[in-house]
Amino acid sequence: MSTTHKSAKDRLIVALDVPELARAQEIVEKLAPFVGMFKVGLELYSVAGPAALKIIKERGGRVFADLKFHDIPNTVAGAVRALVRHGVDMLNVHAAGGKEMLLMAREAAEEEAARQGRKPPLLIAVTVLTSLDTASLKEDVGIERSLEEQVVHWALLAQRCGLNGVVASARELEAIRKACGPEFVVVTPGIRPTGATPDDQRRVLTPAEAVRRGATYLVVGRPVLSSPDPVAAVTSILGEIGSI
Ligand SMILES: O=c1ccn([C@@H]2O[C@H](COP(=O)(O)O)[C@@H](O)[C@H]2O)c(=O)[nH]1
Repeated sequence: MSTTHKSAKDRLIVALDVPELARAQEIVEKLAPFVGMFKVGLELYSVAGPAALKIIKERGGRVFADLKFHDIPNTVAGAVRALVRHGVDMLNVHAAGGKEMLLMAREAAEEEAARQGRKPPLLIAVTVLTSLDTASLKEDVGIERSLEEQVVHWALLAQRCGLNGVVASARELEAIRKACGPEFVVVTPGIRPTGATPDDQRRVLTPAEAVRRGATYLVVGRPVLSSPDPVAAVTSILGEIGSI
């Protein structure tokens, strides 16, 4: 279990997976009092670019730029520097990019933050996407290790390269905590309240179980965004997390 004490609100990240900036802005307005961070992913960033980060910052919110960089080290370093200039609080790269890429990403984040006179954002490595299961990791991606071993392998690589944590499913929390310790940040998507549809997620867990197993942050998208009452959906999740 992580020793980092956070309120239920601080742990909750809502994914702004919507196709229009105006819709994102509506959600931010409604949910800002209840949510620790908003996540801007590939869809919204491709639609609106840095304006998507700005609407969150202007509302006093914290921003997770979930752009999952995976390219040669120099290209990733340049993209990381640009996100740091936009003042994001968390950003991520794929662990599969390898050691040199992770090291250059970290250096870029630290140097650019120092240049801006602010503390570096949390730099997180994506391990095995939560939409994959044991069979697809082996047959489609071609990785022979077990899914949990692969997640731990990438978590240790990220830690050795000085990153703050990883994105993984809450199902791997025990193994990650054992390998990387209680302070390592673990961001867990694939969160589904009891009875919710898993959609395209393959490794899911409830909010309460994720926190019980030591998640630092929980990422929730569709269970909130497709609810007729997103505020009620969020407060119900907060109630579940808060009761742990
Ligand atoms: O392994 C990963 C990495 C990132 N994500 C992102 O989290 C959200 C989850 O959304 P839901 O609607 O709650 O499924 C989404 O933005 C993904 O891009 C992930 O799911 N798994």
